[in-house]
Amino acid sequence: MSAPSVPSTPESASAPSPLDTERAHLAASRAALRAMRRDAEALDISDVAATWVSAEVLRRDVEARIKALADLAGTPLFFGRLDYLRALDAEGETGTRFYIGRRHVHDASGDPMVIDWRAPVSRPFYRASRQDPQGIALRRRFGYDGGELTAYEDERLSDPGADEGPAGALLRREIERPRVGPMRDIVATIQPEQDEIVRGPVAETVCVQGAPGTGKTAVGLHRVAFLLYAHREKLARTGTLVIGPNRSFLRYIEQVLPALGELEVRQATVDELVLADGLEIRGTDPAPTAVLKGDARMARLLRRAVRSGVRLPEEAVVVPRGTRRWRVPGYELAEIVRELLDRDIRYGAAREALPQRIAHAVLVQMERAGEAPDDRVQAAVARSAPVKAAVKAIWPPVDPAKLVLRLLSDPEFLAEHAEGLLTAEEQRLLLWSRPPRSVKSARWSAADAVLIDEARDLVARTPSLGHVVLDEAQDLSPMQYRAVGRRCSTGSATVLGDLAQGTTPWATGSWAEALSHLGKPEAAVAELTQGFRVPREVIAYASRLLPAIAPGLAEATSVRDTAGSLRLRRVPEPAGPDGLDGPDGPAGLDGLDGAVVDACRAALEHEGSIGLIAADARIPALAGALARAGLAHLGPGEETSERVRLTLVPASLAKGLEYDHVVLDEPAAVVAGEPDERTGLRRLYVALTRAVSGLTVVHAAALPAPLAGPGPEGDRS
Ligand SMILES: Nc1ncnc2c1ncn2[C@@H]1O[C@H](COP(=O)(O)OP(=O)(O)OP(=O)(O)O)[C@@H](O)[C@H]1O
Repeated sequence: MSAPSVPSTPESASAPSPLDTERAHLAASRAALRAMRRDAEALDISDVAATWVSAEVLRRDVEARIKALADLAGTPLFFGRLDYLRALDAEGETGTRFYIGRRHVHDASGDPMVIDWRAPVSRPFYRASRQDPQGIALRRRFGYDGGELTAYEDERLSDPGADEGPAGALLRREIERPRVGPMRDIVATIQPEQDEIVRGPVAETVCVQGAPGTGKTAVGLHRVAFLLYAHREKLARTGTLVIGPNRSFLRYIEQVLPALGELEVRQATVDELVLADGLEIRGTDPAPTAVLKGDARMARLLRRAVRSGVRLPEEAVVVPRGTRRWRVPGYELAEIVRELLDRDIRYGAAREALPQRIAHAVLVQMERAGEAPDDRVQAAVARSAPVKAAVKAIWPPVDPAKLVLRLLSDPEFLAEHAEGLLTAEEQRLLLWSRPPRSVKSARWSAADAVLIDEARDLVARTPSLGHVVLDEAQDLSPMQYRAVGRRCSTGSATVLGDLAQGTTPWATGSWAEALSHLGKPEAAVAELTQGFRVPREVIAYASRLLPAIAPGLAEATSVRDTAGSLRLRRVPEPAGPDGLDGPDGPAGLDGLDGAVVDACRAALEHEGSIGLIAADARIPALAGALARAGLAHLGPGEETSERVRLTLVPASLAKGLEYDHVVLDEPAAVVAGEPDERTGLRRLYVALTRAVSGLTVVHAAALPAPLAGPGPEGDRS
């Protein structure tokens, strides 16, 4: 860094200090933004649009623009400045000095005051370095207090004499700001390896493996925002989607894109994505059944079953027209059907093509007989009763949900199509013990909904979106990857995940496998290793679990080196047989629960959000303990505020979330809450890696073996 964070005051009133100059630019930019908004509000579109519909579209565009031009209080209009060595006259911009912000602002004559962070001119702000200055003389970062510009920090990238400092204080301060409320954008501090993913080509699918807190979610969200900027027209037409693991996670991230001016990105869980036709998920599968239903072999089973209704015709179709009758013999019909089966088009598309093909065969005969039929005749023949009846017999309609219902209820039907695919034991796993009467009354599970979605796609192609971001992707089954893959079959995807955080029984073992199920086997896998969330001590402690849960993965580094960020607190073990506190366990509020409440109280003395994470089974007891202690708390996904900063989080919902300070209740119970030890340890790894500033582990039972060794300072076990 070659300039102080807060520059000295000017020597004379006549020479404004650099800080004053920058403040003046901020004030002028604000005024320009207000003027842009006034112009948008004053737009009269009544004479411009030709029709009611185009007027409506225009009105919506203008409204969106007015909204996007709001000067968000507390969000700086620009956060950086680039001085190019030579004046640019390309990429739509001219000049040498550019202020980088969340949106484009121009003055009355159209000259830019602030450049959108996504514009090509802004790129060196994220990517230029002393080794590769990219034509930049000076990169300046601004510091704000509230809306007030209070500091700046310079890097003279092309000046060989300038000092090489460590990461700047402003950058560190921005990264380390305590967390309250939902996730926020990182436009001011995107790091070069992250930026490479954010600005990747729209046609390319990329998969990002990264340890907890390396910014995968942040990168995915900024990537959609970037793609919408760079390819707005195409993506506005085709649509974009962000997929997250559950609703509380989606609520946590939902404000990032609107803050970046992007209001049109749909956000959904995989379950929500595959539900259609009024179906609801009301059932659950035992793990082995769910694993099997998520297996890619189910796609082959469904394909066979969907096509199994097709019958090769034996009889001719006879179509009367006027005084004549035209006959398409059985063997000719069979040829048409075989050809349609071989063409491998969707079942429904083939069904629509079949009457046209039969009509065409009739037309050929008519022509041979000297008639000159036109398209209207072909259409009429295709719609005629004998052709319709033949199509119904040969290629019956398929209702996807009914088909899946039959597969899961009718052992013979299942056996017929599972031949060579599933063992007898596997078939037994799939069958309902008490088959439901109808699609409506069935207690469909999440895995069933995916099967129905696959069957639906076999009948009619699922429309593809332009870009899909898939977060926490390690938890998807092969069938779920297929469901996501068909929603970006002609578009691209950003796949984000961490193999060490896979906590479903079907969690993926390798990205290559996951990407092939997604239908994007050619996608590159990038790795993020720099951690922005978890303090060094804490990530080192959590990483002791890595050899047991994901042996190939490296431990993340951390930008936070706060000493004393990890505290272990052991309370005397209760006398219960499992060593754990029950709701009325012997330890009561004086034992484990009391120690947990104390740890929450201590955490609340600091700034920021507090997450109390515990095994799902412990939640009712802890909710009671907090209530008795008079500590108000929220559920995950509910927005923390200055008034209520404590959230009680079941371990099963902790994934993807973060809190300034985390109190982790009884690790052994978190592990015991899962069906097997590896999944339990992975769940624990997730819980251990949610903290931004500090983690307090409170336990009565012995810690799981990898964590039991000598701990950090503050360990009183
Ligand atoms: N370049 C950055 N500058 C500032 N903060 C960052 C940066 N990258 C990530 N962060 C912050 O680090 C935290 C973790 O990021 P994020 O949740 O995206 O990580 P993740 O890899 O998805 O984690 P997990 O695997 O736990 O879900 C967030 O608060 C995010 O805003």
